[in-house]
Amino acid sequence: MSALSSSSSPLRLGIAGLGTVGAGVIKLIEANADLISARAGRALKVVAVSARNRKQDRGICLDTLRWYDNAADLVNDAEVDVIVELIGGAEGTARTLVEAALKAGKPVVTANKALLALHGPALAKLSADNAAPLLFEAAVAGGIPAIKTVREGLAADRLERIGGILNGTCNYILTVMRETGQDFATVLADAQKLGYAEADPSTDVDGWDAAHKLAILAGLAFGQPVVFDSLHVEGIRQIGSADLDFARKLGYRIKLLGLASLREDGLEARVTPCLVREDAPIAQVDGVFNAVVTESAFAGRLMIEGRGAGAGPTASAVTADLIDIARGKTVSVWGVEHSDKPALQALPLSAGKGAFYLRLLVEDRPGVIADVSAVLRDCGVSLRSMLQPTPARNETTPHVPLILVTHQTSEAAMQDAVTRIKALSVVTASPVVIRIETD
Ligand SMILES: NC(=O)C1=CN([C@@H]2O[C@H](COP(=O)(O)OP(=O)(O)OC[C@H]3O[C@@H](n4cnc5c(N)ncnc54)[C@H](O)[C@@H]3O)[C@@H](O)[C@H]2O)C=CC1
Ligand SMILES: N[C@@H](CC=O)C(=O)O
Ligand code: NA
Repeated sequence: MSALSSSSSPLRLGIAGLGTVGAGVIKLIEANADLISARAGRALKVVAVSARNRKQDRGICLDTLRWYDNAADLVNDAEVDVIVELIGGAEGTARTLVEAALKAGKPVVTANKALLALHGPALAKLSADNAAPLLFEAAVAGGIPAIKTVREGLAADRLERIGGILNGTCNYILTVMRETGQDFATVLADAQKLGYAEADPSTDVDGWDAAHKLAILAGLAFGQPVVFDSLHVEGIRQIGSADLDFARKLGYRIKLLGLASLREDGLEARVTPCLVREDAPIAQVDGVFNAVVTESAFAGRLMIEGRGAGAGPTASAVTADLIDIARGKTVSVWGVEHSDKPALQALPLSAGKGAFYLRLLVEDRPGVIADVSAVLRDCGVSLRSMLQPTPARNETTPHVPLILVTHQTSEAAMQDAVTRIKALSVVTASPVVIRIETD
């Protein structure tokens, strides 16, 4: 009887990557050993590991574990039943390791969203062809059981829309900037210290990490993978404290949202900062918390919230997948058996509609508002409200902010209006444009 199907022998794990998540998994398995054995029907035992630096102090003892300098060698260890990939990155060692493990018929648990978003279809095929499970609950929204909710909890329903707050680092930055007025760089450095950010934090702040998660969620929700490069992706670098403040004055908060909807004419999928009404449930999701929202025909609207990053929540999700493997549970990657549907391409952003917040920096002289209003009128964009903060009495600045809020309009009309506004001589900096999420 193989170690995978034996109910009494421990499930032996080879862990690649001992950073925030890898070390977190080892600590959790040790702390909750009895509970895990009871729920899994057998113990989880880490037997081998690989990382860049063997000597680094991680607060865990590696003395009894086999060490591999080359993570891919974990696959050839006959006493490793399951590969746990916690290195990260869509290419390089992480990809080589996961592919080799699946080809060898070894189950894989990973937290690697970049890998799944970019190579999900090929990995799903390897998983199916070799009857090797590939589980990735930790890849989306950390400790929130988002994958299970969509793939299992909503298995009977037809999903129409999925998304939410999908990056803990960005939500932490926007929350702390709003609450304390600290600058972007300081708050990002804190998020890195807390273990929330990716190895290259531009993956977080430029929206790519949220996009990886959105692609995975949309693939699960709509039963077929999504062409990652077709997603529209914006990050939060352009959002200043001034925007958080103006948004508050207008009754909104700013969140980085990933949203995917399956419309009659195709898939709409984008990651963009959005103004959300301050009394909306998603506006209350602050700090490192994420929220995953689904809309489906029978279940209606559902929102689950929890910590989206950090050692504990992520280790919890990784270990829950390991328990599933120990129990012998099998699920297909996109939740659809024998599917060979082609990957879904997202519609261009210009095909959509939206309402918008615009922050302009303009010359402080008569006629400016008339010039800007004329452009909006010519582009067919209707203005809902305007905010022109009065400069402090002794301030002698020649440039002042002008905040505009539009009614619902077409993205194409808005793009045209922004290009023309930018070209006006009275507008002295590139406009900041933020979508307003009305649902
Ligand atoms: N930190 C978090 O809150 C979350 C992280 N994730 C994902 O989990 C994975 C790991 O993330 P973290 O633990 O935060 O990263 P980390 O940077 O803290 O740790 C990465 C580990 O991989 C090791 N490593 C790097 N290159 C290697 C190689 N070629 N061979 C062997 N080991 C190598 C490093 O030595 C380090 O131990 C990534 O895919 C990340 O996107 C997912 C959810 C949350
Ligand atoms: N860097 C990611 C980690 C979890 O996926 C985030 O901030 O959400
Ligand atoms: Na999760």
